[in-house]
Amino acid sequence: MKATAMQRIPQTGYFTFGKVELTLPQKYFMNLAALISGGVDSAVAVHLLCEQGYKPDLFYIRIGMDTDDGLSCTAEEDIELATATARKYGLKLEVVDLQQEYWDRVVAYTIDKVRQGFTPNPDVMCNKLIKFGCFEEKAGHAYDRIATGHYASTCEREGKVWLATAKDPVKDQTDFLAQIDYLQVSRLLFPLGGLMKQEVRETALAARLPSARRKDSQGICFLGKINYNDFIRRFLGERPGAIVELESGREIGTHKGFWFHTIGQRKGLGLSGGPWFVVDKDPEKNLLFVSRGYDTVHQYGRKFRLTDFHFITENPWPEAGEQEICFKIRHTDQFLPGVIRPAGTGYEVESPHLIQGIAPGQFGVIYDREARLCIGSGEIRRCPG
Ligand SMILES: Nc1ncnc2c1ncn2[C@@H]1O[C@H](COP(=O)(O)OP(=O)(O)OP(=O)(O)O)[C@@H](O)[C@H]1O
Repeated sequence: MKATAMQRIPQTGYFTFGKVELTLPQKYFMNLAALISGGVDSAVAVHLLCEQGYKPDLFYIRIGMDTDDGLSCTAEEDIELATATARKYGLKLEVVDLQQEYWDRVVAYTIDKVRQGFTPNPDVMCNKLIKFGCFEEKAGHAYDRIATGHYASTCEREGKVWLATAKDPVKDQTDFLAQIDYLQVSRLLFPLGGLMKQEVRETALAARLPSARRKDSQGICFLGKINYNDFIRRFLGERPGAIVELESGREIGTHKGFWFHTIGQRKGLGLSGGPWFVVDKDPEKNLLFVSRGYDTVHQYGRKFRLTDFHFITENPWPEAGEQEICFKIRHTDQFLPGVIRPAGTGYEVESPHLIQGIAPGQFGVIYDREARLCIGSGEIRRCPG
């Protein structure tokens, strides 16, 4: 295996909506829906579609729970901005209520993973189950294509559609989309795939979009306005346990529940003489293992397993054996090089680089060697031994 430098997305060859030449009948009879959030990205996606002569129907999905305990996302401002965008372009806007579905599926998944000691990724599951799952059943099925403001693209290889990375490596969101299936990817349009974020902002300002000056949202929708620990506490309560130094086995403090802590976490441990990093957990014994030092070796690994691996389009590796790939283990702009090989009932990924903070439960997202195609993803597990 070659130890190449960290790779970024190559800057050519994007197959994005704006560059696809559709023939006139296709263009004018294509029945489009666009998912609009009230943020700047989806508004620019809608603007670009309208500039090209489309008249998409807009959908806002209500996700946060209407509770009186502060655990809800206030959607009213989003809906106001989405309505203003719809009005500007003379488009229909419908609000689709998927709150119950979100809580039954995505929140339930999140709590279940946290309880088991894993680090969940609700955004990945929201895309798979809600934005492209329940929405499809409720409204999306009536449309030829669904457009979103995700930074991603699609490309066609040998007659099949593949999820592909965006031009802007910092904004690329293919890792959040890595659990969608073939039907979903083949029906999606990503008008922003060939644009840098700066260009999107400039387009929004030039077009005087109502959301042009709005700040970017920060992932996990239902947690947007609430504190993560409060959310976890509500479902799992507190369960005090020991914080143990990994190297010495010495008890050096207490925590209020292992579920409040994530592998790789440095802040919020309440320990003196640090820096201390969370490097492991034992959910059964309710122990949190930490290691000291900015560069503690226990923060790093070179290998991990992937379980329940999901191929978006198809398995591109007809022969069993090792494949050169790029991968991500969290939302970052860096695509690490490595190899993937079958192991047990899943796969094992190995990198020539030291990988920081490998957190079981997160999705390991696999790309081709050029970090162009997003092949699929699986849940990270530690290698045995
Ligand atoms: N509540 C929602 N209703 C409908 N579509 C949504 C909603 N939230 C997100 N989306 C769609 O998913 C895309 C990605 O959303 P995400 O929140 O990850 O990114 P974002 O960069 O903050 O997007 P935006 O600037 O459009 O809010 C949005 O551009 C939009 O198309």
